[in-house]
Amino acid sequence: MSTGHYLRQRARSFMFAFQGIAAFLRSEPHARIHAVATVLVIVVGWYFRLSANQWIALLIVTGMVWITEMLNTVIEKIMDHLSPEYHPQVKWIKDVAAGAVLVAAIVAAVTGFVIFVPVLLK
Ligand SMILES: Nc1ncnc2c1ncn2[C@@H]1O[C@H](COP(=O)(O)OP(=O)(O)OP(=O)(O)O)[C@@H](O)[C@H]1O
Repeated sequence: MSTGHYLRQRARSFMFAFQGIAAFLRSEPHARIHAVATVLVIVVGWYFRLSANQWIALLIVTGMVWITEMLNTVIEKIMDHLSPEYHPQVKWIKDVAAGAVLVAAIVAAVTGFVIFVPVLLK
């Protein structure tokens, strides 16, 4: 495979991945809520001039929420496609996937609390 062909393939893969993010934002109301919350955190963090370490912590927990929410949505859609009928195993799969989002959301909320409460009380 030539270098040019390889680079075109990689660019196409990136484009599909961006299309995936756009599809997620378009179809899932949760995604738009995350987007608003993410913008809000960035604006407030910028206003209070957070330190590099504080930004790194916020970026990691925010990324975890986005990634778990996207994978949870993918799992829900796979299960709805493969097994639209009620099944206890599907319930287990969907509940555990939703639980992963909840873990990420709790970690993000606690991290936000630890960072922003002292900054707001200053
Ligand atoms: N086919 C199924 N078999 C068994 N339980 C199911 C099934 N589909 C959904 N459930 C139960 O309903 C819950 C909600 O499922 P659903 O797919 O509606 O997700 P959701 O969190 O409401 O997603 P969204 O809000 O994005 O629609 C699951 O966590 C599971 O407990």
